[in-house]
Amino acid sequence: MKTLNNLRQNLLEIRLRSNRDDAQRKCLENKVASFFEQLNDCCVAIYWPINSEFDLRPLALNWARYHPNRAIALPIVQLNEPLKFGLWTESTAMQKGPQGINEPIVNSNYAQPDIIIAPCLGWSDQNKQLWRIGYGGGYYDRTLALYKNKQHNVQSVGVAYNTQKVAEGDWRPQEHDQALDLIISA
Ligand SMILES: Nc1nc2c(c(=O)[nH]1)N(C=O)[C@@H](CNc1ccc(C(=O)N[C@@H](CCC(=O)O)C(=O)O)cc1)CN2
Ligand SMILES: Nc1ncnc2c1ncn2[C@@H]1O[C@H](COP(=O)(O)OP(=O)(O)OP(=O)(O)O)[C@@H](O)[C@H]1O
Repeated sequence: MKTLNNLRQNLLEIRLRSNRDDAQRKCLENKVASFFEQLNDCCVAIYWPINSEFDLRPLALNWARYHPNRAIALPIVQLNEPLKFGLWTESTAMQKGPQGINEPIVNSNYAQPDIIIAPCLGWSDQNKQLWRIGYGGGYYDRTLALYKNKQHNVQSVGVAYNTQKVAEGDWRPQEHDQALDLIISA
């Protein structure tokens, strides 16, 4: 088994290559577009892309446009805490969070998303469940665990390239890992 750090480094390079490939990116874009097309009015948390993560912003904005009951939220990071979320439109004032990622300035008016879409470094299909590998901060795991605890219903969705799929021999979910409901992949 590779060390988790090595695996993460490899996955970062793999994602970078896939996200630079117009054909692969277009394929994933079509999948994400279909996901948004079937989505009812709700609040969906996306992410502000970094490190060659697939950019959902144009598709999400397009989904929300002219629909007052559709809302987009972005994560707000407090170190080692579950994520909070803030509503986002193209005119929302932004600031950089602890990892330098843009987040909305919300003055504690947090949003509660119905759907959380998370970027994946890798993903795996094991024990009939879908698992996500992230940067190792545990932010999405903590967030999904908290929602489950409070019985806040949320649908968890990963976005990833097929190339980012990891075999059972290379990675196993740990106790704290939260399975995702869906992975949009291409
Ligand atoms: N776009 C995006 N937003 C997100 C996440 C994410 O994975 N992607 N998060 C998911 O949890 C949360 C932030 N957590 C993060 C944790 C670590 C690193 C990270 O890359 N850390 C490296 C520095 C990498 C670099 O700057 O190149 C490090 O600390 O060494 C980024 C985000 C919430 N927002
Ligand atoms: N529910 C939780 N409560 C407290 N700590 C947690 C919880 N879930 C995960 N963690 C912490 O987060 C650490 C990193 O988890 P993991 O490697 O699965 O992160 P990740 O899913 O890759 O990261 P991220 O979601 O930030 O991209 C774990 O070692 C654990 O200490």
